[in-house]
Amino acid sequence: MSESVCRWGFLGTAAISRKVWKAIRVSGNGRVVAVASRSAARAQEYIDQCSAEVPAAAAQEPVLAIESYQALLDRDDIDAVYIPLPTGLRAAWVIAAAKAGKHVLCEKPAAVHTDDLQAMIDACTAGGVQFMDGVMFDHSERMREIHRSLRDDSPIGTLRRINSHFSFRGDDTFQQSNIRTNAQLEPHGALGDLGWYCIRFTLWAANFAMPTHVRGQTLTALRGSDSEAEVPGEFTGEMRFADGLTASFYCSFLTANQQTATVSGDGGYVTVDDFVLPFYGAESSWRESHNVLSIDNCRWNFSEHTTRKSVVEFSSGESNAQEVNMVRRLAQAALSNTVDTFYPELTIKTQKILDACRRSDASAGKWIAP
Ligand SMILES: NC(=O)C1=CN([C@@H]2O[C@H](COP(=O)(O)OP(=O)(O)OC[C@H]3O[C@@H](n4cnc5c(N)ncnc54)[C@H](OP(=O)(O)O)[C@@H]3O)[C@@H](O)[C@H]2O)C=CC1
Ligand SMILES: O=C1CO[C@H](CO)[C@@H](O)[C@@H]1O
Repeated sequence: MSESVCRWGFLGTAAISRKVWKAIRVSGNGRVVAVASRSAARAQEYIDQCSAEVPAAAAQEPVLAIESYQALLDRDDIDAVYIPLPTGLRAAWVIAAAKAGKHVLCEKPAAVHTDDLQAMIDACTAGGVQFMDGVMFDHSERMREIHRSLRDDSPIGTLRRINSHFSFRGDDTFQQSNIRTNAQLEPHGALGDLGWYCIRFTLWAANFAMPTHVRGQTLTALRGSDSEAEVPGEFTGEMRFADGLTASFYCSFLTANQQTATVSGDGGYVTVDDFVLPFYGAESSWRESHNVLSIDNCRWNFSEHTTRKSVVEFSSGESNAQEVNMVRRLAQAALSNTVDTFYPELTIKTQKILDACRRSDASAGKWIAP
């Protein structure tokens, strides 16, 4: 690599990529070099908007607008690509990126099927490039500290139950025209968009153990006006683990904003009120009353016999850091040309559980081995 910063290219002009652009800007080890769109004018408009949000970057170096995803991949001045294209298009473009030798940050849900995802990851392995999905909470310092606490000398004892809920209420325009209700583009609907996080949280809390059995059910199906089939608009799932641990989750495009997750043990529980998208301006100092410790939107509840000695007092003010950490990690892999298999393996586990949820849903809620 010729530079000490990772040179990023973006495929598409997705709404989410504006956040990722900003994260790259402050990451310290990357810069956006080019944006490809199906329309050159749209790419330029997008670049102008993002540049206006970070004027210093615009003054430093111009970003190229390219009217073809493949033309961006063919460039040799790009090290890593961000792929937030709709899920139905990802397999083809991740494989093309890997063949072009680009490291890949791929949005979630990663793929339509595990088979597609395996082909995507195999292509990345063959190309010697990193594959990472776009789940940001994996990179949050706050969540990493909670994870360490749960693993080492857990203050809530032996884990018994994991519950997670991620929902927002989409209006009529959302339901009719957003990619999330289009079966060709986002076939998993709310399960892919929101349930992916619940599945990932469950894996994360279970210290990345796979459940032995999974079942799922679409509670409400939706169909976008430009789609030929329905997608899950509201979905619920359950998981069983070998050691008696169980989990449930709920995700929905019909229920008001909520992103709450709770891990319960035989000695207490911890609840995170904002496990996916940390609230901005969140409470940053911890409060203690009786046996409850509240810190950075997490509440730890202890029974009498536990102490809070192993709850790490993580620092405040990091609610915006998860996306920065994510792009910084991918850039580190690109800059050092090393591949961390942890991330693709975690994505495969998440996808296998999602696939099992869909299979269970299609067979009247039967328990399925993922
Ligand atoms: N990790 C996270 O925190 C987040 C992840 N996401 C994920 O990112 C993905 C994108 O979401 P979002 O930003 O809302 O999506 P958008 O609808 O804003 O963007 C999708 C982009 O894909 C490109 N595209 C290519 N082909 C098509 C097509 N046939 N129809 C529509 N778009 C197409 C378009 O770029 P162009 O026309 O310029 O080529 C478009 O801008 C989703 O899968 C979502 O789950 C979303 C938000 C947050
Ligand atoms: O990944 C995402 C983050 O959360 C949003 C909901 O608030 C999702 O719609 C989006 O796709």
